[in-house]
Amino acid sequence: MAVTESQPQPGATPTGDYDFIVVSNRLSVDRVVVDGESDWRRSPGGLVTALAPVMAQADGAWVGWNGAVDEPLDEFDHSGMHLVPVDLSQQEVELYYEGFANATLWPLYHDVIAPPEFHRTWWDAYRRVNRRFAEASAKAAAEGATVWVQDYQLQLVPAMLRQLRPDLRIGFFNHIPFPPLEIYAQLPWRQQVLEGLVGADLIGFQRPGDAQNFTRCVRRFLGTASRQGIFTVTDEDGSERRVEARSFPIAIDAQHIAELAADPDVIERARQIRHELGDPTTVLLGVDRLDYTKGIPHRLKAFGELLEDQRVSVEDCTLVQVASPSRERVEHYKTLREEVESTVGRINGTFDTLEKTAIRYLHQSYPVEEMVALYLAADVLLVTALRDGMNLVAKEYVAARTRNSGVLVLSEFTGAAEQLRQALLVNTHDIDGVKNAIVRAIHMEPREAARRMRAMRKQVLDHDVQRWSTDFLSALQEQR
Ligand SMILES: O=P(O)(O)OC[C@H]1O[C@H](O[C@H]2O[C@H](CO)[C@@H](O)[C@H](O)[C@H]2O)[C@H](O)[C@@H](O)[C@@H]1O
Ligand SMILES: O=c1ccn([C@@H]2O[C@H](COP(=O)(O)OP(=O)(O)O)[C@@H](O)[C@H]2O)c(=O)[nH]1
Repeated sequence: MAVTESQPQPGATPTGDYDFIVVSNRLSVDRVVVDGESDWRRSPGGLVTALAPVMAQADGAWVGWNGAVDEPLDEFDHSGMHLVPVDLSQQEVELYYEGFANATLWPLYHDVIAPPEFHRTWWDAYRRVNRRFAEASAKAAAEGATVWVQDYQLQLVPAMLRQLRPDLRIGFFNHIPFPPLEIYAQLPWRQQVLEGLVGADLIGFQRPGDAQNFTRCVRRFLGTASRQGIFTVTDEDGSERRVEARSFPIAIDAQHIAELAADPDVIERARQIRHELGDPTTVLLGVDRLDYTKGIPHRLKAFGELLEDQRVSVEDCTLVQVASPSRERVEHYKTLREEVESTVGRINGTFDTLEKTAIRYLHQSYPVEEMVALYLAADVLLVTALRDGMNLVAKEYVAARTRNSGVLVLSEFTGAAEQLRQALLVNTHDIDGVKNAIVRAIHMEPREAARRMRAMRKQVLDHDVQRWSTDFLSALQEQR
């Protein structure tokens, strides 16, 4: 299978020192400037949550963007991990990250909730930046190393890397959904992206349905037949290679979350949070990046209507909504923020009393200890995504509920819904259905809640993130 550009010759790249490499758009930490001083802050999102504990235990290197603009940095160690920064210019952040990754691929792969934009200049930047990641990985990898490429920002890296370093074993994991053929077909560069991906030996997805969508696209747009997710591709040198696509649902460091939930300081903080909220009978919680895929407006609409219908009241029920800042320069994210903030203002303006508030809205990012305190303080977690690769927040809530109390209301359109079957599953578009699920959650008998939570906790604790990475990497070793 041909890769579309002319490439450096194999063997021209010197080999590096690392036998295991993870490559992702972001490193575990972002470069930030606080009071004129440069510092590191944990990167946002579930990809880093999942990979940080894996990398902390692995003897390897993590190749990724350092979050800064036009600031080339040397390799360094942080929190027990060896980090290899890839530099991006201001223009590349705009064209590759905000543009092709987050205004073309992200909406296309999430059910076109927002219309994707197709611009050739964005695609050119995507190719250029993917090449830089491939070169940085090739440079860091020892002879015969395993390289695990992550997510939609880097779909061309597997084939580019294989061309530079045919000796490597290459895995790819897609953290977001892979769309149905009928939607994927819109992408003007649909063939090149698939050619990039099949450079990997093993391609992992969150759900079996994502792997099936991908396999169908490969069959249609690359003309490669497959059997049960396994297909044979022919590389540029004429040699044949076996490639497999299958699902490996991502997980969390469940033990760590459960340990934090048992920490007396965290328990005390949870008590304090409820107290600061006025000790309501019920605390509802939503935690999301401020992203249009997360269904925050639908959740607010359902809650606002419940207040209006007097099925809940501010006297005894508060919704805490953490909406952590995300991709703030991308147009759809700006519009979403305005919509969410005006809705919160309208609901609070209508229903608040001098003592009580309907919605406590927090446009902030919190450390994991505070997240776990929030999970402990919440009687009900609301996850109402319109489409979500996994949603680790749902799994974290379950892991934190060490006493088997609490109810999870979970959108059917998350990867997590395939594993957390005992949640109250909702179709986010069905506002009446969401309202009924919230009321049912508020009034659920403790015995029923405990039965459901126990089953979900078993799932989450039995399938932790170390198991996820071991499953993927063992399957990768078995390839060829
Ligand atoms: O890096 P950003 O642009 O700030 O975005 C943060 C991350 O968002 C996405 O997370 C996904 O991965 C999670 C873990 O597998 C999954 O639970 C969630 O459903 C996904 O949306 C994105 O895929 C990451 O690349 C970003 O780093
Ligand atoms: O203020 C916050 C908000 C979120 N998170 C973490 O961000 C991750 C979000 O992952 P998820 O898979 O739910 O969604 P994503 O943001 O990756 O789409 C979870 O580990 C959260 O605990 C956090 O640490 N602080």
